[in-house]
Amino acid sequence: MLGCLFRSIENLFGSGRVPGLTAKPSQWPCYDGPAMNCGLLACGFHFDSVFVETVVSTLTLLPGPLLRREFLKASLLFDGSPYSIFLLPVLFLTCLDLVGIEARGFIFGPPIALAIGAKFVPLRKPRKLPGEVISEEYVLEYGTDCLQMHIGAVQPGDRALVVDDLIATGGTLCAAIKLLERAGAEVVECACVIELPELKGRERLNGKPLYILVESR
Ligand SMILES: O=P(O)(O)OC[C@H]1O[C@H](OP(=O)(O)OP(=O)(O)O)[C@H](O)[C@@H]1O
Ligand SMILES: Nc1ncnc2[nH]cnc12
Repeated sequence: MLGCLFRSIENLFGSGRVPGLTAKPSQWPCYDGPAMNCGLLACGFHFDSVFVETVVSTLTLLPGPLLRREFLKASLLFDGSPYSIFLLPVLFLTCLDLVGIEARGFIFGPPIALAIGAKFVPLRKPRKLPGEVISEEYVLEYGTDCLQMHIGAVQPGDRALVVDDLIATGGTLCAAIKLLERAGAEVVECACVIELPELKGRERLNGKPLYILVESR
């Protein structure tokens, strides 16, 4: 199932449109969501100038004015040499935290973090994390619970993507967003494998984008 969380560069650019790629496109994972559309640049492949042009020509497809502005700013670093595009992921991913929620967010979060080179931040249930933590209690369909995060796990101004397996009432993701915002991070997106839409959980996300892989029936 994890493979479905990624899509290949082939899908993104269209088959046969990546002549400079020296690795097989299918080996190049890319998270398909607004927070991550630059993650496709994170892997250590080599490019030629044709490929660089292909990437630049897709800039208008990137959603969100902020990302587009950052991308264009970063693209000034291009000098036409085969490896110049390597500078791009550094600009994006050093400021990105991939936040996973215990328990099943720990299945889906870390591989995505590894694939795009982002820092993984665990949000855990009470009394699991050693050291100093901040806590956020929340209400579930069946009772209450609490999420904790290490103090210092994220820095003020960090951009965070929150990953979990499921959104039902949205209480868990809402608590995760509150924790991260209390620590000064900006939650740019939430992503779950599945949503239970009848519970209207996305309405509790304060307008944050929510990426859902599959819909329940
Ligand atoms: O949208 P919500 O109503 O908050 O529900 C979603 C949460 O419920 C499940 O975890 P659960 O709280 O059952 O804990 P678990 O990970 O210990 O199974 C699921 O893995 C989500 O984290
Ligand atoms: N309604 C639900 N179904 C399955 N898993 C859940 N976790 C929280 N709510 C759930």
